[in-house]
Amino acid sequence: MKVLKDILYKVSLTSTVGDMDREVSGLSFDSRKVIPQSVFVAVKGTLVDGHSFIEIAIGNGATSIVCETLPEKLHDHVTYVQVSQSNVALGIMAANYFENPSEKLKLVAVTGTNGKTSTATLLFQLFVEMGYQVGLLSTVENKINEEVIPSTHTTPDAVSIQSLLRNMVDKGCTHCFMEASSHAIVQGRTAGLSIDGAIFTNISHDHLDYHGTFDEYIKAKKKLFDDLPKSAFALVNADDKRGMVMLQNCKATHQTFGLKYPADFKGKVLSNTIEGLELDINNKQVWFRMIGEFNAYNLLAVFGTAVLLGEEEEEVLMQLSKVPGAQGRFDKVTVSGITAIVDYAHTPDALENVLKTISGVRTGGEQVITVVGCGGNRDKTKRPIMAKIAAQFSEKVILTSDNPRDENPDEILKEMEAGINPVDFKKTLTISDRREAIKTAVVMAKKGDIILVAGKGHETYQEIKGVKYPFDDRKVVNEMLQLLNKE
Ligand SMILES: CC(=O)N[C@H]1[C@@H](OP(=O)(O)OP(=O)(O)OC[C@H]2O[C@@H](n3ccc(=O)[nH]c3=O)[C@H](O)[C@@H]2O)O[C@H](CO)[C@@H](O)[C@@H]1O[C@H](C)C(=O)N[C@@H](C)C(=O)N[C@H](CCC(=O)O)C(=O)O
Ligand SMILES: Nc1ncnc2c1ncn2[C@@H]1O[C@H](COP(=O)(O)OP(=O)(O)OP(=O)(O)O)[C@@H](O)[C@H]1O
Ligand SMILES: N[C@H](CCC[C@H](N)C(=O)O)C(=O)O
Ligand SMILES: [Mg+2]
Repeated sequence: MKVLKDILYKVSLTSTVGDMDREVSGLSFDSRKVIPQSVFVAVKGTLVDGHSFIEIAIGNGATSIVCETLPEKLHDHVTYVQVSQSNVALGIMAANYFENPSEKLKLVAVTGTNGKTSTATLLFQLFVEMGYQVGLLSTVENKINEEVIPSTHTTPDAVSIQSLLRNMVDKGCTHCFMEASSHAIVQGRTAGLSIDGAIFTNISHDHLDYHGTFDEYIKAKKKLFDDLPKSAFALVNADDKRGMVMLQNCKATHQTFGLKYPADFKGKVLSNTIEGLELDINNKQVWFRMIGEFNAYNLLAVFGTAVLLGEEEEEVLMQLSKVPGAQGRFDKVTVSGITAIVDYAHTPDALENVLKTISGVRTGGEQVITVVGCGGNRDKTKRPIMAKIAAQFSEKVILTSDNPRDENPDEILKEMEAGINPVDFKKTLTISDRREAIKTAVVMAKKGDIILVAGKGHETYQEIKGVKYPFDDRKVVNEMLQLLNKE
């Protein structure tokens, strides 16, 4: 059992009522998961206010309540702790509860609109290759060495992060690489972490539904850097104009990577083909299995991070050239001369990068057929832009459903269609059923053509009105290529 006042260490308290030496059996921010004698932290959410569940939490056995506003009715057997920001308090309390595991390993957090999973996964694979025991917190999966713990978010909630880190430390991990989403930073999921290094990949259009404006979105990312200690490093993309913004007022050691402007870790693309990338890094020519200039950025960020963590440059490059990268990112299969690429591009910038990469590796004559949709309950303003980009860089486009979630897929598709330039109408089809859309792309494809299925990458489901139905772009596209006798 832990003692309440110990898990409140470093939390700034506004007021307290009741016994602070109370023993606590658990920590929860969800009244439905409260266990007897535990602490319930009331967090103001986007849908509801956790303060309205305090009585239910007490009914379920909570004996300590952490909140921003004290309830009118106080129970004698309960301790109340008032704080100014309960989500930040939750992060710090979760760290204390699990005995600050992040202090016991090297923790690197990756933020940015695109490239977080790619970069964090490459770091994980590199450090495993170099013989370390390593942890990973990512959109695709959480890992403790070989063990896979399914992931529900890009960045888990604060209690899950700390519990996973504790597990990593107990299993001997010396390093952990994690994604820090802008939602997580704003919601305090990353509060309480002792971070040794943070990486900024890039920032472009996404999540304006949540952050409201692009400036607020930038601020969310910047907070990760503002909160870094002096002992950490901050490694930012020198070619992204917001890279330097991240470093303003950042106490950590400033470091940069890039391909264009002067940078501490500078690279040059020597060749970029459908098989991989050849880069010049510090006068060493190295071949990598990743495809596209955007991956050159990810590889440079990984190289820089490894060096900043004290690894030897040559060894890093040698091992990095072997690693496969994240699942569902430019996953390629060629059957009977037709190449199908499944990629997680779900933002305008990512889609443009992937399509430009495909254009760059074309040998002439082939058509590019793009199948793409946009998720429901997410930023609506990216929908017409993504459709426009798909049409601009493809010979044929099939607009389809992604994860409609609670929205009507046909409405999402109308919003996408609105972005299509009239001259591109004749090359555009709308087929709401994703399986049918992929099938149609395969039927249309001829030998030499390239099919891009974008937006869902590694996802193995399609989320419709709260239900996750099995759906895997990689399996469907393969199945269609076989079924339609294209093998
Ligand atoms: C919009 C958003 O980020 N929502 C996240 C947020 O939930 P919320 O603020 O909506 O919570 P809420 O439902 O309003 O509830 C408020 C509080 O009341 C509590 N509650 C609620 C009901 C009840 O009966 N009892 C109770 O105690 C809740 O536990 C919560 O503490 O906090 C929850 C706990 O951490 C998250 O699970 C939830 O993620 C939702 C499911 C989600 O879809 N999030 C996405 C947008 C997200 O976080 N994405 C980023 C990646 C984005 C990217 O970079 O591409 C991620 O890190 O995954
Ligand atoms: N450095 C990069 N710059 C721009 N685009 C990239 C970069 N790296 C990857 N991409 C593109 O973005 C897509 C998503 O990449 P990745 O999954 O690494 O991003 P993420 O930041 O983790 O996304 P999420 O916010 O969903 O967690 C890839 O499938 C690819 O199309
Ligand atoms: N992390 C991103 C994933 C988007 C993936 C796309 N397939 C969608 O469902 O919109 C988000 O939560 O916005
Ligand atoms: Mg990710």
